[in-house]
Amino acid sequence: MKVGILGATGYTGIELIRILSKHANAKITYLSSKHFESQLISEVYPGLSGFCDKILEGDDFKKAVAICDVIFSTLPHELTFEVGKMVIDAGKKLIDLGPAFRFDDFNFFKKWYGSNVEIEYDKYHKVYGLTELYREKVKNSQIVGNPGCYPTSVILALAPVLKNRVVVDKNIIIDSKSGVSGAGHEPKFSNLYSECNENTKPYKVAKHRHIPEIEQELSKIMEQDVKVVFTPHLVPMTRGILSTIYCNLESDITLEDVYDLYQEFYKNDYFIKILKPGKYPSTKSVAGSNFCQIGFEIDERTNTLIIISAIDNLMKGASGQAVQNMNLMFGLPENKGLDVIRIFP
Ligand SMILES: NC(=O)C1=CN([C@@H]2O[C@H](COP(=O)(O)OP(=O)(O)OC[C@H]3O[C@@H](n4cnc5c(N)ncnc54)[C@H](OP(=O)(O)O)[C@@H]3O)[C@@H](O)[C@H]2O)C=CC1
Ligand SMILES: CC(=O)N[C@@H](CCC(=O)OP(=O)(O)O)C(=O)O
Repeated sequence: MKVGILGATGYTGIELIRILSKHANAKITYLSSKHFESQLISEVYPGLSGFCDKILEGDDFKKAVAICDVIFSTLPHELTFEVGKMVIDAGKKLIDLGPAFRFDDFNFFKKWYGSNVEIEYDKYHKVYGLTELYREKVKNSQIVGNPGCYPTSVILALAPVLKNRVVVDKNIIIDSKSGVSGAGHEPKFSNLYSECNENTKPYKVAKHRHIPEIEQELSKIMEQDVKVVFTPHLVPMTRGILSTIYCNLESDITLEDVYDLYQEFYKNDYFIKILKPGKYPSTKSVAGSNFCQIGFEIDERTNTLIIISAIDNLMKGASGQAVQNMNLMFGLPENKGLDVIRIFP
């Protein structure tokens, strides 16, 4: 496949290049950047030298769509909508790493992302790209709205218990922690070393724009309205998301039952690793890989099920999952180019 990456120099763009430059079926054909136009990507990121030495072109998105089979967009949503239209007209494929195509209801998107864009949203035949839940739809889709990083960690962790209705309440408490690369490469005061190092800080408490995405998908899984209380935290690490989720459990369910239920739910999913009772995930245990680890515990005094999931935000939380989706869209094995072990230590 000829691949174009629009917004190639950001954190998710460079991660796409890292994966795709070693992918046997992909040929990186167009890379865009606003700030680094006309430079070699391997001059901007010397670590790519010998692997990807392409020139960064500007924002000739029409050309990108014309010469590529599949486009990955990491651009702001206004631009991605324009690219979406070009992709549809040209009969090509688009995988968007941003939020533009994740929502069923466009008004929800506009409200939470503060957007005034007016488009015919229903004309974009898109699928929510959480691969394990939408695999068959992804295979036949033209546009994939790749999920947000926090939603990936949360929805994968909750899907088995909501689908099987073993939790009794519909208000679920989620505490997530993210590494700083989750915020992208644009310099911001709050992401300076001296603000993040040796510091852990909550942000956008109960207001984060991933709340509607999480609720949309959990409500579909449970077939009723699910609400979440979501608190994200920035922690002093580069990559990784750890989500700890609390929900009330039906009585009489043991930890072994929960383990069996998760094993069964994800029995055909290469990238989901269910940990045996007593073992818990950590961000390092998935760093640099496309795996999601899920573990759990039951607090018997309160009958609370505590689910813990870990992903690498740039891999399963973004570019890894995007390539997983690309593989499916082109009839390739899902783990092609992604079958790597975490980095140690
Ligand atoms: N970081 C993460 O862990 C995750 C990110 N996402 C989402 O993916 C998307 C990309 O994230 P990330 O890679 O971290 O972001 P970055 O800020 O690191 O990169 C953004 C990229 O978009 C390009 N860009 C930005 N504005 C414009 C513009 N007006 N015209 C042309 N190009 C532009 C930049 O180009 P240049 O600077 O070269 O001009 C850069 O290559 C976002 O929507 C983000 O929310 C989703 C999941 C996880
Ligand atoms: C650590 C950090 O700042 N993370 C980002 C992740 C959001 C993101 O990726 O959001 P969209 O894909 O929906 O744009 C944040 O909380 O805004």
